[in-house]
Amino acid sequence: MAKALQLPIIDLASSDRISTANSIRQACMECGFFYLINHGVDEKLLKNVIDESKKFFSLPLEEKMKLARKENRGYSPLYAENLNPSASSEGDSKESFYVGPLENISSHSNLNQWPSEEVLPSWRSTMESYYERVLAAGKRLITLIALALNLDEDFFDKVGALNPPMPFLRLLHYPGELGSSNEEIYGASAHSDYGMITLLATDGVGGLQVCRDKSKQPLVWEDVHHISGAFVVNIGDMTERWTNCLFRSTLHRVMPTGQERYSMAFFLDPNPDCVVECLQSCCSVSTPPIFPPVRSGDYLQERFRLTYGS
Ligand SMILES: O=C(O)CCC(=O)C(=O)O
Ligand SMILES: [Fe+2]
Repeated sequence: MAKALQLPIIDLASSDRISTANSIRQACMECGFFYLINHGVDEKLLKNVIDESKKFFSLPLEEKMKLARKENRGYSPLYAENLNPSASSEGDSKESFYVGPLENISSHSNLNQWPSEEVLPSWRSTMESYYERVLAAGKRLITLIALALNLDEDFFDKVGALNPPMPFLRLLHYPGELGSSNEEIYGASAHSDYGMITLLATDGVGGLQVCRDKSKQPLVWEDVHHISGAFVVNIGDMTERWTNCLFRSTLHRVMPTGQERYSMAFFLDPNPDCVVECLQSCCSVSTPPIFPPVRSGDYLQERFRLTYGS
């Protein structure tokens, strides 16, 4: 069994914003992962989302395939996704369902797909209210991340990242069976997240692991334990690019444990037209920008293409 990681706990409701921002800075520099508590999404809603998610994934495959993923919205079956194509030719042992922005963004019309109300009557309203609540928490957290970088708290608004943002909610189901093939099958193979920040909730079943130093061989993986009601937040690659690797987008994966598992990952990503470029405060003559500026929409599209092979 891997060693358990002690992640810092950030209180989103704390009135001492400067001290909270300092704790976030330290957490993002050291590990890129932390727990978030008092985030305003109540446990009853979290439980409802897990229950509704279970109902969807329990439907017959042909029912789920009616909502097959298009434009990154809808259902993606077992083994359809490979987060680490260089390590394994098999896909990951998980099925997922994506919900994109609830409102139209620029030229994108609303492309979300929903199960029929006859089959799952309260499904859409539960997912929509969860989406709105996590988005509100995420936006509050982003103001603290700006403070943590010694920026104005509305910095990410001003650079166009949040007006409006491009968040995706992904419901995940790991069936939990341990594969019999020789090749190692992961729930989710090793990856970093692509966007700005991710807010993750789970049903409490373990399996999530973090590798704090991807340059050290062999890689050391540590378990992330569940704290009831808390989100696990991690920094994504775009924040790593903004901060010139000061804030770390850390490798993580989900190991099969033999137990079925449900989780919900909320990827709070910038508006597709936002240009992500190294912050002035994170570079100097001796530490020039590592990455060139990139339009968020182009970057995400390329990452999705590599993951799904489409
Ligand atoms: O299910 C989990 O615990 C993590 C999922 C994840 O890392 C992802 O979807 O990017
Ligand atoms: Fe992830």
